[in-house]
Amino acid sequence: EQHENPKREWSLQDFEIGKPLGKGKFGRVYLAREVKSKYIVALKVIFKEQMEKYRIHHQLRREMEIQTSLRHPNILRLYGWFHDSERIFLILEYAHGGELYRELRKKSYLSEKQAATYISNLTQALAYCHEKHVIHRDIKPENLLLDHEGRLKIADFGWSVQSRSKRHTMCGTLDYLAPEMVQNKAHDYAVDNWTLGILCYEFLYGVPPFEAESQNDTFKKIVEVDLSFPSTHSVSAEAKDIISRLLVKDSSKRLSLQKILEHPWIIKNADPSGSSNMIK
Ligand SMILES: Cc1nn(C)cc1-c1nc2c(-c3cnn(Cc4ccccc4)c3)c(Cl)cnc2[nH]1
Repeated sequence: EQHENPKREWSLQDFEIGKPLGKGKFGRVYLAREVKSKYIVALKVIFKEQMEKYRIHHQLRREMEIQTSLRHPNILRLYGWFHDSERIFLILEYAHGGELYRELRKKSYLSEKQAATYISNLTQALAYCHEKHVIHRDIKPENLLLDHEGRLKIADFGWSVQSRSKRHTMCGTLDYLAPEMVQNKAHDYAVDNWTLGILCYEFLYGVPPFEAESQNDTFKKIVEVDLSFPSTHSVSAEAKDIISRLLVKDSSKRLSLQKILEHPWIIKNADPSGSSNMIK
């Protein structure tokens, strides 16, 4: 279809704009429909003066080039982009299921099957990124969307400058950062393995493991890896085992992406089709 042809020059006239879907620091995302093919997309609008102000245009260009080259069922597609005098428009895959986080909040916590399916999806997407030498995909819950089959989609564009600045300025969201990140040490892609541990815990308990009243307390709990499993509801020993093997201070000792996919908890609970259609 049209949207598969990346060479095509797009313009705003090619789209009918629908309701706003969400907003970030540099712009908003709208539901949109390509006029000729009636194909539904998400159109992300970034204001150039915002981009200049935060000096991110070369970073944005590089991230967009990377994102266009990524093809994976658990990574949201970037079909193309165009710009006018004051805005840049990204033509993105539309995830019909919306934010994974909304579902987590609605259910307070997920079943082990659902959590394991999402962790397996994320791990496969990260393994794909790492083998293409694309690291630090910045997997944070607000970047996780669901398609119409309940399949997880990483929706970030490595907006590392946005998320990094967001991370430093976002109130209270140290929760997903590895010790080496919060201590501003050199970090590599093993930070993503740590984040998978945080997300796994949060999917199963509804809250991140090091959540605390103040950022300072969270900081201390992260660097001390002060991990405990509440007995509010029963969680399997295998689930606790995989979390304990990911939330390890020494980044070289964290379970590798390959080992995650071979872990008994994943083998036993993850839905091989990748979509986690739970019985409604
Ligand atoms: C919300 C929502 N509810 N339902 C039913 C579907 C969606 C949906 N949202 C998206 C979205 C979407 C929206 N907002 N955001 C967050 C954002 C926005 C601007 C800058 C940075 C980050 C992503 C996308 Cl990209 C792609 N597909 C999406 N689908």
